[in-house]
Amino acid sequence: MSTGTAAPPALEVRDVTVRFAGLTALDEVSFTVTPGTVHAVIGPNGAGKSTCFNVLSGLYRPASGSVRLGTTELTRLAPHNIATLGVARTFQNIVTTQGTVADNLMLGRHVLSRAGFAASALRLPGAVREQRAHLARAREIAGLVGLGDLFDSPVSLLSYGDRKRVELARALCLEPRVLLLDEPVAGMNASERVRMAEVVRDIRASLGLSVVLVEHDMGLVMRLADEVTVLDFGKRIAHGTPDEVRQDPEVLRAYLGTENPEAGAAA
Ligand SMILES: Nc1ncnc2c1ncn2[C@@H]1O[C@H](COP(=O)(O)OP(=O)(O)OP(=O)(O)O)[C@@H](O)[C@H]1O
Repeated sequence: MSTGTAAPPALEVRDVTVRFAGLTALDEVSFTVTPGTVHAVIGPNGAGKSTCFNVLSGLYRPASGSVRLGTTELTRLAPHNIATLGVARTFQNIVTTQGTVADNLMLGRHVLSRAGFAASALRLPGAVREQRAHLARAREIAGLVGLGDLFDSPVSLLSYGDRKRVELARALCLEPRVLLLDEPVAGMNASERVRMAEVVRDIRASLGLSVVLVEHDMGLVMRLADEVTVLDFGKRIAHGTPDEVRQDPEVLRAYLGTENPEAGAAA
C-alpha cells in the first residue's frame, strides 16, 4: 500500500482562462508548484482564488489553458479521477459532523479500495485483510494530524479545530501527491490556527507532499509558503517568495493601499 512518500511531480498551471458569462474570473494564469513545496495563491476578494482551486480539482473546466501533474494532463478529467491521480483537496466549508473520526477517514480510503463493495460486505478474506490495512493506515494518518487519541471518537464531540483536521486527514487518506488546502484555518481561533500550521508543516515534511494553499490569513501564508502567486481581478500580478511579494508595489496596490498585505487581507 502506498504511503505517499515518493517525490511528487510538479503541478503546472499554464495560461488558464475561466469565464463566467461576461466576466473573466481567471485570465491566462500560470504558475508551477515545485515538488515538495507549499505554494500559496492569494489575492483580494474576487481575485479568482476559488476559481483557480476549482480548476485544479476538476470542478471547473477552463475555457483555455492546461493543468498538468508531471506529464499527465488533468484539465479535462472529472474530480474523482484527479483525486485518484494524487491531487486531493479540502473544502473550506465542509466540517464533518457524522460518524467517528475512523469512519470519516475510511471514507477517504474508499477510493483506494480494490475490494468491491460486495466482497467487503460479504467479509471475504481478501477484502477483510484489505480493510484492516486501510484501517491501520487511517489510524497512522490520524496520528500525523494529531487525532490519534480521538480515532474512535464521534466527530460531533470534537472541537471545530479538530473537525477541520478530520477534513484534512480525510484528504490525506487519498495518499495525495499534491494537497489542495482551501482556507484551512477559516473560522479557527488563534491557538487552533497555530496548531493547523504545525500540522501542515509536519505532513509536508513527513509525507513529502506538495501543498497548494488558498488562505486569507496572511500571517499563516507568510509563515508556511515557500512560494506565493498573487492574483487580482483574475490576473497574476506577482509571484515569488513571501518576502518578495510582500514588498511588491503591485501587491500593495491590490490590497487597497495598505502598506502591508498582512494588514489588508487578514479577513
Ligand atoms: N460560478 C460563478 N458564476 C459567476 N461568477 C463567478 C462564479 N464563481 C466566481 N465568480 C466570479 O468570479 C470572480 C472570481 O471569484 P472567486 O470566487 O474565484 O474569487 P476569490 O479570490 O476566491 O474571492 P474570495 O476571496 O472572496 O473567496 C468574482 O468576480 C466572482 O464573482
